[in-house]
Amino acid sequence: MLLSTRRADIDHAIWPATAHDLDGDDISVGGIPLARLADRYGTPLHVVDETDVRQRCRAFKAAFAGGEVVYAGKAFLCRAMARWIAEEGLSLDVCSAGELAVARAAGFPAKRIVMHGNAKTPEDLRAAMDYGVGRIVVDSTAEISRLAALGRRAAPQRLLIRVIPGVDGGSHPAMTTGTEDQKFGFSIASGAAAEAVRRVIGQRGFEPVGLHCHIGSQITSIELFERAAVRVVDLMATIRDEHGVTLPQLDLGGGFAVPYLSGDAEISPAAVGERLMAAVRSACASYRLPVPQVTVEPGRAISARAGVTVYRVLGVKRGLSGRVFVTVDGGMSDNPRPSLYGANYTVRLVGRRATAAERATTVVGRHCEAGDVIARDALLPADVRPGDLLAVPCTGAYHHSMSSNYNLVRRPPVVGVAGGNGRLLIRRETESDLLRRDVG
Ligand SMILES: Cc1ncc(COP(=O)(O)O)c(C=O)c1O
Ligand SMILES: N[C@@H](CCCC[NH3+])C(=O)O
Repeated sequence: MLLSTRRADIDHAIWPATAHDLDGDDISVGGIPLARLADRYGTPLHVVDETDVRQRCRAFKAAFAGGEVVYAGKAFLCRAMARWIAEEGLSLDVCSAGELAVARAAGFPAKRIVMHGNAKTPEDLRAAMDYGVGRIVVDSTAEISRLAALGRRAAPQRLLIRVIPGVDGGSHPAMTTGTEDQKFGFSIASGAAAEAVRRVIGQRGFEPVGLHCHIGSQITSIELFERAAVRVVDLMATIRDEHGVTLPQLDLGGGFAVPYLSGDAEISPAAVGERLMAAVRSACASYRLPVPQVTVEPGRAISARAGVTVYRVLGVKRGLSGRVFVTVDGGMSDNPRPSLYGANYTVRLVGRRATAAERATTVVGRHCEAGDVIARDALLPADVRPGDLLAVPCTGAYHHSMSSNYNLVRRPPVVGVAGGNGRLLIRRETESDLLRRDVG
């Protein structure tokens, strides 16, 4: 079914802050037309709008003025991103020795690094303690033993203890991490969290400085974060009463939703900052606790909308039912989210003016999987043809960081744009990169 020939305006809820419609012929980001970036760097191509990243960092800093904002590097991390985050005054969450190595290579201040992970290896922990990261978030009793086995450093290692508040983030089951019977953290309800605190408080060489919880990802309800905060403050009061220790930090994790399609729900930094701080202040008052330093850990909310992926159309086919498939030169190797979570995306023809009316189109990848879908029912001009360029916004989080070499397809480059300049941040993988590890 053909729809209107008029294309929707750029929705800056899902496109980067500097995205600009060039009279229907193209879209520029960071002052550079996407078609020009595709010509220069090839496709598939990840574009990252530096201005968008910095603006979102500042929005979270302003929303949590008295607290701390930690960028969750698992969303997207490279040296340039680490530098931008450091320059904007945020802290950084890493969850592996590899992510820590990137932070270290970028000169990220060790004391503003938090190491996460439900199963940190001895290598992860050793790297964290050797670099002197500010805090390690303890996620299991085995980890307490592994930390102790690494021996003490000159100064006690500051720890946060990850606890389960028993709050369901309400998004995809694969992203739900605040409920009982999942792999992360110590259960408050079972008493495991209180026992973990007892073990850590008595352990020489460590300094417990606070509690942490993270209830999930792509969460649209602030009320769920408020509920988790109250439950963790309740445990802080119990710890004070049992040990005479008032922990100075409360880390409420990340998970703030962003829109992928126009009209999708999102959480604004200002709203979440205001309501979370009010919930913490109120809970602390009821327990006669001093208000701790509050930390949040946005990942997606900082990087997602800065990213646009550009693909080249390889083919168009119509199924017997009339369903139209447009195949592009990327897919689940650069964007696994539709396959993993049923995610859907906005898609836009760029690089030429559309003349035909729009129609619902399924944009699919090049991989040998029927589930290799990038977008379902995307409105695209009926004359989309091989050689055209398609742009997919909101691909700055959990795309490059979750990319793979499936079918031994080489991972795309990442190009940072700002002020009319494009800069290669991560080069395209080469076949020698692929063969280098194949030592058989
Ligand atoms: C501990 C922790 N903090 C923060 C985040 C960031 O979550 P999001 O990217 O949804 O903000 C994650 C990932 O979900 C996480 O595991
Ligand atoms: N990987 C998920 C986000 C969950 C992150 C878990 N720490 C996504 O792509 O949306």
